[in-house]
This record gives sequence, C-alpha cells and structure tokens, in this order.
Amino acid sequence: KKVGVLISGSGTNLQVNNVTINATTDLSKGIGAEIVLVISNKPGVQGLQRAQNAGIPTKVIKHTEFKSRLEFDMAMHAELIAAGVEIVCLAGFMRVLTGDFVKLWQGRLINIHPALLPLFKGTHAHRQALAAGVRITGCTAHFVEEDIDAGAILVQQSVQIEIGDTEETLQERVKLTEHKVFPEALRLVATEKVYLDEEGKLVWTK
Ligand SMILES: Nc1nc2ccc(CNc3ccc(C(=O)NCCCC(=O)O)cc3)cc2c(=O)[nH]1
Ligand SMILES: N[C@@H]1O[C@H](COP(=O)(O)O)[C@@H](O)[C@H]1O
Repeated sequence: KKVGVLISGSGTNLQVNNVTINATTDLSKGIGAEIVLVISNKPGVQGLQRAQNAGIPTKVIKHTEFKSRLEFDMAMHAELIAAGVEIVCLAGFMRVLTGDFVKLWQGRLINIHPALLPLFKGTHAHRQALAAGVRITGCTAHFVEEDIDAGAILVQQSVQIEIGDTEETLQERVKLTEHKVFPEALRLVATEKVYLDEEGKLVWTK
C-alpha cells in the first residue's frame, strides 16, 4: 500500500534509526506499506530533511497561503491522490483537518497521539499528564475522525512517568514507544487486518 505522511515538525515518527522508513519502504518485511510522499505545512522542518535523506518525495503546502482551511486541505488531497497514496499518516501534523478531508480518507487516515486516549486529548498531552500527576502515560495510534483525537483506537502502549520528568524528558521517552506503535498500526491497516466500519467502529478481520 502507498502511504502519504503529513508532518509539521521534526518528523521522528517518520524515521527512527530508519525503522519506520525501512519498515514501510521494505515491502519484504511484510508490513505492506511504502511511503511515497511526505507533505509538510511548514517549510524547512527537519522531517523534510529526513524524508529527502531517505529518497522520499516531499512537498511543502503552507496553510497560510490559502483563503480557507478547506482549500488548504483540498490542495493536500490533490497531491496525495496524484502520488497514488492509499493510506495517510499524521506524524506530528499540527493543523486540524476539515470534516470534508476526513470523509475523503475515513478508515485510511491514522494519527499517533502522545497519551493514552481518551486521556489528555489535544495539544500539550505531556503537560496535561504531568499536571494531572499520573504515573503512567503512553501513546495511541488511532483512526482520525472529525472530532479531535476521538477516532477508533488501533494500538496503545504504556510508558512510565519518572520522578522529576519534564515535558522534554517525557516526550523523549514516549517517542521511543511511538516509533514502535505507529509502524504496528500502519501494518495492521496496510495488511487489512483491521478496518473501520460505517459507524466508525473497528472491525478485526483474520
Ligand atoms: N479532524 C481532525 N483533524 C486532526 C488533525 C490533526 C490531528 C493531530 N493532533 C492534533 C490535535 C490537536 C491540534 C490542535 O488543536 N492544534 C491547535 C489548532 C491548530 C489549527 O488551528 O489547526 C492539532 C493536532 C488530529 C486530528 C483529528 O483527530 N481530527
Ligand atoms: N503527534 C505527536 O507530535 C509529535 C511529533 O513528533 P515527530 O514525529 O515530529 O518527531 C509526537 O509526539 C507525536 O505523538
């Protein structure tokens, strides 16, 4: 399956020791996915460099250059379709997508969130976890629905919060887990082990 990745920043979820990129570009690993395009809404971010280093085509589509959210989303949609993308992954993509875009990609649009949803939705998940004083957090790969961070959950993994953790130390530790959870979620969707039914519920096949 051809995969498109939307990013806004560092893009470590795009690549960690080449795990994600290799896993998705090496079809022999049976993950059944290959990243064919990376789109960033911000120019000059490290994620673009990572993609280029891995020989993956990149595009910068600046949301600030569009009159509406919908026009921005449709510009991304056009590029994804032109590249033959079948599954879209959000990897640190920080713009809220319109319902129209989500409808076009329903069941083929996944996101990685740095908390155990439904806890700590939205931005600053680590700040929320530290403020709540929880001892265990984690990350969640989920299908994207119009309602932010509310889509059906594909994979979750817990991460211990250590005494003295800051947002930075916690983010670093959780990202190590994200880099296992995201490829696993992508593999499930790419190999059709799971799909999203019309009600937005997960259906496990074989
Ligand atoms: N419709 C839909 N779209 C999304 C876009 C990105 C993410 C990634 N996680 C995100 C969760 C929250 C935000 C957010 O509230 N950003 C500040 C406002 C930025 C803006 O004005 O756009 C961004 C990404 C998740 C979703 C989702 O669950 N549903
Ligand atoms: N969606 C969230 O945004 C961050 C992106 O990190 P990176 O993949 O750009 O390094 C990650 O923490 C991810 O969970």
